[in-house]
Amino acid sequence: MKISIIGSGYVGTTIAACFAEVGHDVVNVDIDEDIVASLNDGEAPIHEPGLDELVEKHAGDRLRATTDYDAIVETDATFLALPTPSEDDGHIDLSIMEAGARSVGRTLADKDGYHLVVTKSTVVPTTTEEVIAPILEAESGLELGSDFDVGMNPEFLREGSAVSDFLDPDKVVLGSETDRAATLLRDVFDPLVEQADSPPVVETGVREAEMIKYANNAFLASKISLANDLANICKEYDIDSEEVLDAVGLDSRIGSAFLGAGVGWGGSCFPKDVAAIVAAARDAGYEAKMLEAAVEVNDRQPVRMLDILRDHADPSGARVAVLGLAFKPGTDDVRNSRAIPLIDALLDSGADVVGYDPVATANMREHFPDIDYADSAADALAGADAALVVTDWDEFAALDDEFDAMTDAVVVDGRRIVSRRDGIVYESLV
Ligand SMILES: NC(=O)c1ccc[n+]([C@@H]2O[C@H](COP(=O)([O-])OP(=O)(O)OC[C@H]3O[C@@H](n4cnc5c(N)ncnc54)[C@H](O)[C@@H]3O)[C@@H](O)[C@H]2O)c1
Ligand SMILES: O=c1ccn([C@@H]2O[C@H](COP(=O)(O)OP(=O)(O)O[C@H]3O[C@H](CO)[C@@H](O)[C@H](O)[C@H]3O)[C@@H](O)[C@H]2O)c(=O)[nH]1
Repeated sequence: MKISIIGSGYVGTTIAACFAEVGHDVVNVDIDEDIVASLNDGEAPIHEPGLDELVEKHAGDRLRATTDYDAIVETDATFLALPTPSEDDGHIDLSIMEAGARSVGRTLADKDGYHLVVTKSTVVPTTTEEVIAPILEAESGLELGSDFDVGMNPEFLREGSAVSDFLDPDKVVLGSETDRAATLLRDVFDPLVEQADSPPVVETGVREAEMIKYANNAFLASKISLANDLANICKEYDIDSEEVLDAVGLDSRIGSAFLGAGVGWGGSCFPKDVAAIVAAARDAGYEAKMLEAAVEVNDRQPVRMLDILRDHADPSGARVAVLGLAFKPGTDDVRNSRAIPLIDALLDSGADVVGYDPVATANMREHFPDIDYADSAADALAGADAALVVTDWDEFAALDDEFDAMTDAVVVDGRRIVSRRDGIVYESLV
């Protein structure tokens, strides 16, 4: 099949390369000329394990990129993989999706024959039918349900394992409102489902598909917050939270995934998506108390970490090493990293901050251009009065003699990853 994808970021590039891998002809449309050039040169514009190989293999053949929306006319279906950021009050900002839909609509005016437009981005329920579809109709002059249809196919891939998550998914969710759209969506995913050993395919309505994505992320984020709440209680009783949560996770009704207690969840998705569904629910007349509490617990974890630091050292004038700047290991992405509120608070307290991350330093430098950055954990620790461990990079588990070079070895561990205890003042957040 011929597929076009609007937006070539984390999601757009990954799904383009993977659709090409399962045999489709794919064209990526992006407004960023550098991204387009990179894809056409066979180079992935983002870092994801396995992505470079797929882009190199298919570029110039089943995968191409362009800034020209006209390319979608030749395709059977168009996936919108555009950003859906948060407004300041948490509401979803649909302006980029609306701009993309206007461009797609204007282009489809020139198409003879049926077309399917699929929302891949995470959007609050009713967006595809009540915002995207009317724009497409108005701009194209075509009629929804006869000339074209809309569909919704939420994406569950994680950064750092995007390719394997997409090619080997736990489930595929296909939202549509007409038989024709359902059939076309099925045709797009059939080759992938076949090679992935037939994961469950959920065929549902468009707004249900939109909601499944939020329910998924809200559930996972809340599961972590609940683990953090329980771990905080454990700490009050001097109980090992890891032992407790490991045991709890053995219950097959609960499961061990996403019970990792610590300084909380960040990234480009959980914070914005939980905020967006809470705001949308409130607009619809419902106060999502559990989700609000999940956010509150998450916001409190970095504050608790600094309280522990203050129990052992005065941050004012102290040199504090922040180990781990990425929002999770395996990525250079710092969006909503827990390191951000921690560094902000340290600077407010008058601390002299030195950050270290194996790959995310350049991105964090854009947020905090004026703090120091070290080239290694050892360099960050040398001469530091205290250290906060924020990201669970494996290399932090191997730190040992490096702590001896600290001026005062106070270590507050936000991810329970440091192994060394002797000769340092060590306290874990949970
Ligand atoms: N990043 C993830 O891990 C992930 C996983 C699942 C779902 N999602 C959702 O997928 C959507 C996309 O996220 P992302 O992380 O891929 O975004 P991104 O910021 O990485 O990429 C978006 C791309 O869209 C391009 N773009 C912007 N405006 C455009 C326009 N008018 N026309 C064409 N291209 C345009 C940008 O140049 C950029 O390359 C969001 O809704 C997000 O919530 C993301
Ligand atoms: O037990 C855990 C697991 C994760 N985290 C934190 O949770 C955040 C998110 O981690 P993860 O889910 O691995 O990363 P993302 O790439 O943000 O992926 C999430 O967000 C994507 C975008 O919506 C979804 O597609 C994925 O299914 C969903 O897992 C990170 O800060 C992690 O440190 C914990 O604190 N404890």
